[in-house]
Amino acid sequence: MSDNIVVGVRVRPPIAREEADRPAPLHWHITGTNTITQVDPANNNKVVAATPYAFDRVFGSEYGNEDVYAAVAQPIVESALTGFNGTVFAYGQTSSGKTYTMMGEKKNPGIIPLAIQNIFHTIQNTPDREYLIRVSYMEIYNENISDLIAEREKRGKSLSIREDTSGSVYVTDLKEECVNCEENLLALMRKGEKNRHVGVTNMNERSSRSHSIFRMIIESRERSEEDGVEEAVTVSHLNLVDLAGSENASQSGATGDRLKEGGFINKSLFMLGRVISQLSDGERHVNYRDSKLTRILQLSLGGNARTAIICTITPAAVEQTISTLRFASRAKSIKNKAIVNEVVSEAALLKRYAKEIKDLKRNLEHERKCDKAQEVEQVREMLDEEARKNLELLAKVNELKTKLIVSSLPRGKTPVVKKNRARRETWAAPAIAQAMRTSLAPMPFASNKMDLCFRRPELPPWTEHRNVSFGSSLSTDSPDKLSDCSITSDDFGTQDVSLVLNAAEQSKLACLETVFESPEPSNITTKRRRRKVKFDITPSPPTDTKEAACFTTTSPATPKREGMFSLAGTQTTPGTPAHVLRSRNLKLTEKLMVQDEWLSNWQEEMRDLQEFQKKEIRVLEESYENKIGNYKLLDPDVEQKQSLCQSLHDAQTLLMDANRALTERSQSNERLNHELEKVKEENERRGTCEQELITLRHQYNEIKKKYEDRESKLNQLENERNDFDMRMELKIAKQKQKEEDIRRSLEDAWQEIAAYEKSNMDEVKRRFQQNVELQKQLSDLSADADAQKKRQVY
Ligand SMILES: Nc1ncnc2c1ncn2[C@@H]1O[C@H](COP(=O)(O)OP(=O)(O)OP(=O)(O)O)[C@@H](O)[C@H]1O
Repeated sequence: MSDNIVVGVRVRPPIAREEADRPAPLHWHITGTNTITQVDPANNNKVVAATPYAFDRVFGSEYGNEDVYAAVAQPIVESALTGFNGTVFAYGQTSSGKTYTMMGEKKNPGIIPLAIQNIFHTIQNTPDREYLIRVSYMEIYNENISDLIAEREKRGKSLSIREDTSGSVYVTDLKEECVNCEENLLALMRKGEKNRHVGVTNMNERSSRSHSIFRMIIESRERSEEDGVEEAVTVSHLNLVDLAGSENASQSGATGDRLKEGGFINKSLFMLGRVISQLSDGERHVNYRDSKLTRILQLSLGGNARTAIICTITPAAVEQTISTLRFASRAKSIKNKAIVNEVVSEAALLKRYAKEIKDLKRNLEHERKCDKAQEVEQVREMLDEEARKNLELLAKVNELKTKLIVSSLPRGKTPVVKKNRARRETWAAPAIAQAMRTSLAPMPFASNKMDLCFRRPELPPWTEHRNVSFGSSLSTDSPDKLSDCSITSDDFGTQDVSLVLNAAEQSKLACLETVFESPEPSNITTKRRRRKVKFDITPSPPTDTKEAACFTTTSPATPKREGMFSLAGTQTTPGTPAHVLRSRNLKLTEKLMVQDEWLSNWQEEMRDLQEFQKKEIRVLEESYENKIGNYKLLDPDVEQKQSLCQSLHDAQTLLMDANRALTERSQSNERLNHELEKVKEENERRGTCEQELITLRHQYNEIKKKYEDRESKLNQLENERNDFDMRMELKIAKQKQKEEDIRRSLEDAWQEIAAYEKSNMDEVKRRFQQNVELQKQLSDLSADADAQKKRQVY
């Protein structure tokens, strides 16, 4: 997302200088909170231009620094705390109030101290993050960058601008000091402010002669509870810039150094204006490199920063204010693309994923708890209950399946059955046939053979009627006996089915036994009882010959009569008539057939039962699916939740993978770190050597410089001496000339005197010398007399 540069215009009240003689005429009129119009004070404040200038905010003289800060700078300062680069700068003509706005006064702090306050207050109220704040303060004076908070000896040094591989511009050797409290930061600000170049001009008693950039570098990261876990670090630069004011030499009255400074100021502001125009016109090439100011502010203008410009104007000025407002209008259309500057380590990334997963879980939990939660919970409980029942049923069904298979195998597959079938023919020994005939005669199943067998139960639907009586139709005539043959679903469900079936068989056979043991008057029965008819009943028919032996009569003398069972003492005697034997045989064969039929019915019944159970399972599964469908209808978010669960699961898998990768990475990092350490040590050694070399070079250069200085001084002295010699020679020559001239004129004078006295010249010369000597003696005597007088006075 791109942000327009925020532009605010601040009109300061007229100051004493402007109102020295008379109230200053005011040429600007503010309408509303964001427009300003030029008016003509000489013409009853008539609006000069039809269209007013519109900005994000226009502050009249009644607004204080805090208002300007809150409306324009605060959002930028606060977003710097969240990782966005930010720049606030004050632009305007000299004496329009830029420094007043940025620095303020003791009782009315400006944007920089307010930002410092704001930053520490926010840090105080953000306990879950930790911050590191560094500060630098530089000025651009006459196109030279210097450090305002560096030590005294380094302060005058001109710093250069460099660009790193990512395209970020930085100033080399600029001191960045870490600060941990508001007071320290304010102290640094004051220190820098003191070192700024200021000067007196006609327009301002304390005119800033340089552009100053107060920069705070804010690093922050979430406070981690786990030791050693690195969080993502956000790094942002907050630039608070107080520009020097454009000035008109004729107005400022600048001369000498002030004039030179003014030239640099105007030139760099012109470059800034050009960059702003190029950016607002969307030009491809922007001349950032033409001045140090635009180069340093490159990111803040059309780059990765949130920027605000506060244009300060004086209500009394016209031309300069129009120029400022034009600059402001152009700046308003510039768009920046600010992004959070974050340095994310893999560990931090992982932690972030984990947090996202945690949030997802929490959301899911929250959704569960919201309005539909109760309904959903009910359905879920129903489903759980249903699922539990289904599981129970499935377990039972499986159990039954196994049992059924186990219990049906010997009957259907083992040769024993065949054996039995074979035996059936031998089973109806004449005695038993007789016994059966006589003992079974009064019983109903003697006339209705089917009653003896297990009929396929008329099973009611499984779920509706759980009680199943397999033997209910065994016989209506002997209810007490037959009731023993009944099995219920409880039996079915809780007991081993083979036992159930065996119980059924036992019951049936017990019926038979009862029948056989019926106290009906019968000789055979009596005989049979005497001979102790023995039913060897096993849970299932024997599968091997040994077991088959259990079915035999106790008499070892009848090995051929092995069969399903045989009756001791029912052997035919030689006296038994043949037709009786035949009839018994017939009856027993019939019985065997009935048994056989019963067995096959039972097997069929078991198969049906298995089929039925399968169907039942299908019905249950369908109903389970239907319920899930209903549940989905009740909770339309269920799919979303499922997909959330799925993505949660995926994310956890990803997390595990990433953890693995991280471990590998950290291992290789460790190795790399180790190597890096070595390289660092090597570098340090090299660095020390280089440092020594640099120091030596430095010393050499200094010595060389001194030597050169001295040499040049020597040259200079020599030159001077030559000059002096020449001058002396000239003077001596002149003196000689003078002396010659004097001697000649003296000679002339002596000649004239001799001619006048009509004597010779030697006489005149001698008298002249006598005079000179006498004058000398006279001055010596008067000096002695003065000295004597002085002594007498003391
Ligand atoms: N809003 C204001 N309210 C009251 N006085 C103000 C306001 N703005 C500026 N002044 C006064 O105007 C004078 C000039 O202000 P200041 O030095 O801040 O201007 P400047 O734009 O920084 O000038 P220069 O570019 O020359 O440094 C100062 O005396 C200051 O106190």
